[in-house]
Amino acid sequence: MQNLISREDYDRLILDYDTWLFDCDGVIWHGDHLIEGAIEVLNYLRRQKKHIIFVTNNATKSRQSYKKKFDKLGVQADVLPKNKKVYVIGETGIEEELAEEGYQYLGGTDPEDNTLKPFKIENFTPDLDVGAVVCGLDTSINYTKYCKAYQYLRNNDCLFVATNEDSTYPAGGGILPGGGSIMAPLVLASKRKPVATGKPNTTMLDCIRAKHNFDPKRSIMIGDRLETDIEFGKKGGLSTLLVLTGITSKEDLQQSDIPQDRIPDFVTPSLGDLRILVSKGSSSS
Ligand SMILES: O=C(O)[C@H](O)[C@H](O)COP(=O)(O)O
Ligand SMILES: [Mg+2]
Repeated sequence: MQNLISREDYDRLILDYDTWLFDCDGVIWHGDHLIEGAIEVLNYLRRQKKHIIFVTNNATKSRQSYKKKFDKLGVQADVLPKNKKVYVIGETGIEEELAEEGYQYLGGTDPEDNTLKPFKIENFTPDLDVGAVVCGLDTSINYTKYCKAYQYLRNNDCLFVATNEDSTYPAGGGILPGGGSIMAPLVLASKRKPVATGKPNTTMLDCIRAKHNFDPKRSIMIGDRLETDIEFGKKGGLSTLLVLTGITSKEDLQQSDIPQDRIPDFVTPSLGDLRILVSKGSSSS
């Protein structure tokens, strides 16, 4: 693991990597606040003709909504172009993505399920067409949604899919429970383990590879979390750069029991540190 310190260290990255995969929460932004210098660095990388891909586990927004968020924050980004019903624990992000893929869904933001009234199983008629429960970060999670999802999951033929297993996430003002923590009660109740599609699982990388051509040896994954971003990059044979603006702290890195597949190749306090290249111009330009 190399701490990036000098101008030469950052220059080396520019020379060595053509494809840069960026985690979002904790790397590009915290909630609605951009990490200082992030835009300048992204713009600089674009000027250097680097291929930039955003890889987030946060399913509260669809790719279209992320595009709007990127636009609002002034970050240039392009949306990647893409039969039974799905019961959703999550927000509009999952709903819009399912709709785009042609799936009908229940739950999610439906006001009927966003209630704090006690759940009465005798009043519940399961939809026999539900073939999957998809669970992601849901900031309005409640007992009714858990009860309905659990009823569907009692049928082993009903798929159980999680967008990610992140325990926490950096939410602007502080660290909050993440998608994995929302999913945990369902795992306990159903005694089932979901298929998790987000980082560090290779499903996400397979989807990216289906849309983008890149050489793993000339690619780098930039993230704020060892057990998702860094493990994801290493599994895919990419180089990895950890920033300390999100979940993983300097103290965490000093632990002696970090598994080998989670040790990043490089560490720098913030993505904004790469501004050193912008101000002086890269030796590679
Ligand atoms: O639980 C979640 O959804 C995630 O922890 C979180 O939002 C991750 O976002 P990322 O850091 O992958 O952009
Ligand atoms: Mg993150």
